[in-house]
Order: sequence, then structure tokens, then C-alpha cells
Amino acid sequence: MTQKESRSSPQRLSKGRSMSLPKIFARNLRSLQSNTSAGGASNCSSSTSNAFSTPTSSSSQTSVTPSQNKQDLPLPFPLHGEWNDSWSSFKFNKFKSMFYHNRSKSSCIPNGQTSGKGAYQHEHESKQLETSTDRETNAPNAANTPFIHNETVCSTPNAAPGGSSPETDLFTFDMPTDPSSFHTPSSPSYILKNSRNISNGSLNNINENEELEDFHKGASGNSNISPLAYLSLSNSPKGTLGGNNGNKREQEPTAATPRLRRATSEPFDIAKNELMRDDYVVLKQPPSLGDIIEPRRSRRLRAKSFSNKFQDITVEPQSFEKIRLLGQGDVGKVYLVRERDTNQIFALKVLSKHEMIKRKKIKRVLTEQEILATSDHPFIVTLYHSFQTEDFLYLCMEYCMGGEFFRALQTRKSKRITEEDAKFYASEVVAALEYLHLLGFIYRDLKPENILLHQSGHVMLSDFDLSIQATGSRDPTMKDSTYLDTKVCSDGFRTNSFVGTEEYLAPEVIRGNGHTAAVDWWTLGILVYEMLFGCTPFKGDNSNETFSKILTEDVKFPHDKEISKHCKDLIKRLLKQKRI
Ligand SMILES: Nc1ncnc2c1ncn2[C@@H]1O[C@H](COP(=O)(O)OP(=O)(O)OP(=O)(O)O)[C@@H](O)[C@H]1O
Repeated sequence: MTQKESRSSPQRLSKGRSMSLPKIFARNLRSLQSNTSAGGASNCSSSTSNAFSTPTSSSSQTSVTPSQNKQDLPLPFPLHGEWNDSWSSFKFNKFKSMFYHNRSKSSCIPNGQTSGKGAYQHEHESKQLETSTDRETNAPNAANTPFIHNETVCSTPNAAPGGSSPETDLFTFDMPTDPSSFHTPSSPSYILKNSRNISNGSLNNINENEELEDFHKGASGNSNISPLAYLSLSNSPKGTLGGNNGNKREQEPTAATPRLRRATSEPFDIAKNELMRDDYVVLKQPPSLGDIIEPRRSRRLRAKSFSNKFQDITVEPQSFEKIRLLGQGDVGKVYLVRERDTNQIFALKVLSKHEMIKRKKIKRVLTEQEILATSDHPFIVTLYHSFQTEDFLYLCMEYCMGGEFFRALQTRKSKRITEEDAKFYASEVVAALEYLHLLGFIYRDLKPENILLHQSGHVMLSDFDLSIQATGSRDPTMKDSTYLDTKVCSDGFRTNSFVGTEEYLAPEVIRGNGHTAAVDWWTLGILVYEMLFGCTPFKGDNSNETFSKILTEDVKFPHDKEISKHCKDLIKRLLKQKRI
């Protein structure tokens, strides 16, 4: 199998790359089981009929001043040209113009008309709720659990006895109260949704853009330019969005008080209530309960308060209106939501406590929350709120309109980008990794799937559930008074978990003799290679072959693709077998 062909191998299709290997095997097994018993996506109704008219809220002006530390970033938009047919030029141009907007911490979606698509989908889901209750309630097995089929959201109705409580109203039709019927990610349609076959998957992003365009149109009245564009008109180094929009400058709304809100990130108290119960203690070697109950905040960051940038507010599930499903992870789903109060949009990750416990993911989720809550970096997804109900944990994050970097890569015919563009993205990733290392975190799961594209065109690292915090982390030092050496931050810390993504695993992880923050630099090497060549360097026909190549082979470069000597040298150095 050639490296190009291997792109669409089942392992990659099932999003297996993002999982630890035992998880992949378990998923494949479950997938096989549900394949034989369920017959795939037959329960999925299609959402292809006419859009309903959409509810509109009365228009009121909202304006957001971009967060200072995220202003004045370069506006690269390197994703020019070369989009395949699935991106019509209209969509592409709209999309592109969004990328030129300056980055603001808040999503700045003023009150206005919601998108037809979003409302339709919402209505559609409610309808489905009515019609499919019996089926779903009676058969909460793999075949009938909720799944995503391409752009269609197939929901599981609220099967709660006695109807829904106000608290669960918002997500009841996607979040069954019977935890045993929570989604089965390995169902065939899940795999389809997460397929790397972009002809299916990329539709997601296109629809998102349509919805958001509608938001913007509604917000700016007759203007064709989005409120985000106003921001960028006033802040963009280029001044205008492509020349003919310059005259919109006068229409820029007067700046109001920024509403950059981040709830006092409460550590999830789930552990207190749940882990204390014997039957819920599921971790083989539970870390000290202290660690779980109150995820520590980095001392450095506790000292460096962000509080002046954020208002303290309290939110709950009802504070948000669901727009659509963005994606599905192992123990939860991510929704595009609108905060009712402010009309700002966010990505809301909803995690089932029951699933977390069942899948032994408590520590992982808490780590993710801890890292997100601790981080304040332009290239790391911002967590605005974390809160919980009895059954679910909620992470309310910055919405990254561009979706996965992986999809952006795959949407291109060549599946790769130019060296110049790769340099741009790699440098942002380096900045984010250095920042994480500085805080004593090791990311451990760098790959294009976990890099999201913000509307500004900048990348955002997401998905920190495989990350780990080095114990006894130390302060960084200045090296040669030119650069900050973050290696010392986690010096002496080694961990031995076998986690990561097959093609991205560092040799030391495979050997299992312990690994350090250096694994992130290995994965950076693989990422740069993948950006440039459209495939990973050590992919074999099966896991063993991949591991063997990682352990024994030197990186080879395809002859038909030109890249500079410097770049090859960088990749070689990052992918050196013996780095520790
Ligand atoms: N902030 C965000 N903005 C836009 N889309 C997002 C955001 N966060 C997540 N998503 C989308 O939701 C999907 C699911 O995300 P999530 O982090 O739950 O799962 P995952 O990475 O697939 O799996 P897991 O957490 O099990 O490793 C992602 O693939 C991504 O496309």
C-alpha cells in the first residue's frame, strides 16, 4: 500500500489516530459488533428538506473589543487557492473573508437572525424526538444510539421517565438520561462522520460558514459585511477586506464594554460526589483524590491573574441555545451554541459523567479542563466556562469556525501545503507547545485533527485529554540570554503511558521506557512532514509495521516534492531516534 493510499485506511477513517491503541482495538471490535447487529445508518433521517423560517430575536447592538493579547496578529490566510470542488468559489470567498478578520476573544455575534440551516436542524431534531421515542427508548443498543451521519444529526430523544426537567431541557434530545444509551462512537455512522474522506466530512464546515454568514447578515442589517469584518476593518493592518469594503468603515459600531467572560473556572466537583462512591472508583490506580477533586492551577498562572480581563458570571445549560452538533468525542459531544444573554457563539463540549466513569476517563477530562482553564494563549482554544449538572460536565470554549486543520489539508487536492505556509502553521504550533511546556504540560497528541482553525486563520490546539502535567515543574531559564529554555520546566519528569496516535508516536513512547516533553517535538516533526508531503513518514500497513518503522528507520523524503534543505534538516532533527 502506498503512503497516499494508506490515508484512507480504516484505521485513519475511524479517527483511530487520535486514540490510544487499546481504545482503537476496543472500538474496532464494537464497530464490528454493531455492524453485524445494526445495519449501520438506517436510523438516520436525512436533513435535506426545506429550511424552516427562523426565529429572530430583536436586534440590539453588541460590540466586542478584541482581547488585547490576541490583536494585531498577522493575517496570513495561507489557505489560498487549490480548494477542490466541494468548496464552491462563493463559499471559499466568504470563508476566506472570515479568515481575514482580526481575532477577538469573544465571538461577537450580535443579536439577529439565526440561520435557516441551524433552525431547521433544531426543528428537525425536535421532530425526530417526537417520532422516535419508542424505538430509542426500547432499544438502547448500539444500533439505536445517537450517531452522526455526515452532516445530518440523528438524535436520541429524551428517554427520561417523567419528562424533562428544566435543567436537562436543552440537551435532552441528544443526551439521553439513560446513560447506557449514550452514544456508541464505534457505530458505523460515527466512523463515517469522522471519516477522513473529505467529500463527506468537509460539508460540515461549509454549513457552519453558511450559518454564520446568516448571523452576520442579520446583525449588520442591509450591510453585506459581517460585524467581525467591522472589527477587522478597524484593526486589520490591511485596512480593508479586499478593497471594496473600505467604505464600510463608517458603519463600524461604537465600541461597547468588552464582554470577555470567563467563569471562575470551577474545578469539577464530580470527583467529590462520584469518586467517593466505591462503585464509581474505576481508575486502576486512582491518583490522589486531592488531585482529582481540585485540579491544581499552575502556581505561575494563579499568580498571574486574568481576572481583569473577564467578568465573573454564572452560566448553566439553559444559558445556551443549541445551534448544531459540531462533533463527537469519546465521552461527549461538541455543539455550536449561542449564549442567550449575549448572542455570542461558543463551542460547548458536553461530557457524560456516566461515560467518563465507565470509560475511565475522569482523570483525562479533568486534565483537559485544567489545561484549558489554565491556558491563556492565542493558539490554544480558550475555555470560557466550565460547569456541571448532575449528569454532565460542560466545557464552553471558543468556537473555531475553520474546523479541523486536518480537514483543511484534506480538502486540498494535493493534501499538502507549501513550505511557506507550513512554516507559518508550524511556528504557531511551536509557540503553543512552548507555552504548554512552560506550564509543565506535555501535550502528547499533536496531529492535524487536534489543530483547529480559528476564523482569523490562526491555529488553535485543542483536545488535551491525553496531556499530562509534569510534577514538580520548574521555572524556565534564559539560554544564552536569547531564548527561553522550557525544557527545564518538566526536567526529570518521565511518564510511561502508552498514549498518542499511532503514526505520531515517538520511539520512546513505543519502547515504553518513559518519555518526556520531547515527545511533542517528535510529533511536531511528523506534523511538519505531513503538512509538506500529505502523508506521515512512518506509516506502515499495520500497527506493528508502523512501530517498527518508527523505531528503526530514518525519515525519507519523496523525490518528487521539492522542499528546502533547511526544512529537511529541521524534520530530520525533530525525528531523530535518540533525543533523550
Ligand atoms: N472549539 C471548537 N470549535 C469548533 N469545533 C470544535 C471545537 N472543539 C471541538 N470541535 C469539534 O468537535 C469534535 C469533537 O471534539 P472532541 O474534542 O470532543 O473530540 P475528539 O478530539 O474527536 O475526541 P476525544 O476527546 O475522544 O479524543 C472535534 O473533532 C472538532 O471537529
